[in-house]
Amino acid sequence: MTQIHVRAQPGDIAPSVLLPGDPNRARHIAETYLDGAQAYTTYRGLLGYTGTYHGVPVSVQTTGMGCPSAAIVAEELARLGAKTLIRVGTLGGATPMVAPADLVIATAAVPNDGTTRQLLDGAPYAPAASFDVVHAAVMAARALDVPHHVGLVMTEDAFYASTPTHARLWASRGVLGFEMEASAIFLVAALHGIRAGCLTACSNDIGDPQLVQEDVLAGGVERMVRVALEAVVTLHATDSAVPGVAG
Ligand SMILES: O=P(O)(O)O[C@H]1O[C@H](CO)[C@@H](O)[C@H]1O
Ligand SMILES: O=c1cc[nH]c(=O)[nH]1
Repeated sequence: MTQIHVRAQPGDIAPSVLLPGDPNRARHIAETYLDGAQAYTTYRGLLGYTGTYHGVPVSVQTTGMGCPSAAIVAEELARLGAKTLIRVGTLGGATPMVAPADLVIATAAVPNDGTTRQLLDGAPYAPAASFDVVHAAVMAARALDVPHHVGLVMTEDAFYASTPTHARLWASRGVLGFEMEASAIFLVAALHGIRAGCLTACSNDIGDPQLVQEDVLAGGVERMVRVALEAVVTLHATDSAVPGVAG
């Protein structure tokens, strides 16, 4: 049965799905990296494609910006049979350690958003990436020689509320950068017993309206996408070796 927002049938979606916020990034990934990519939905601009990468079926599905939209998309992908959700996004650096276009592999997301609060009815919770996804991404980044940071991100709702002062405070608590979807994706995946991860490229410093130079950011996005796709290949190979585990 098709879903209300991700207008697709269960067989349209690959077990592994990359999740960019931006529909143009989804189209770019499908056209640049996937063989035989077919669009399965354009509804509401939430562009979704399925193809293969090195023979492994992969979908790429736009989430839109923010947890409300990302939670809808993650929920509907889980209902459509997705088993691994990997966000491929951008983030604002919270610390000078994270340089323009740097890759950040999230281990967990501080849930400073209203969507997870509602889903959890206010209960304390730690939305975390799946160990398998973090491990596969770190291994892929090392193999591709892509410099990377591994650690906490913060997921927020109000892009323009955050200031350099907030960034310094959260950096002192170990947060590498702020973004807007990871906590909801991690929680929805956990509620469905499926895997999730989040890779981001640094697009700016928190509270600084200056965007990283376009060609520099584009390079960071390409490196992030290649790492994510190689992680999918590794996870698929591992799953195929274990009877009864779908990848
Ligand atoms: O580049 P994407 O994946 O959209 O991610 C980041 O960019 C948007 C804000 O500019 C938010 O969606 C945030 O999470
Ligand atoms: O949420 C986000 C994403 C990118 N840059 C930011 O400053 N915040």
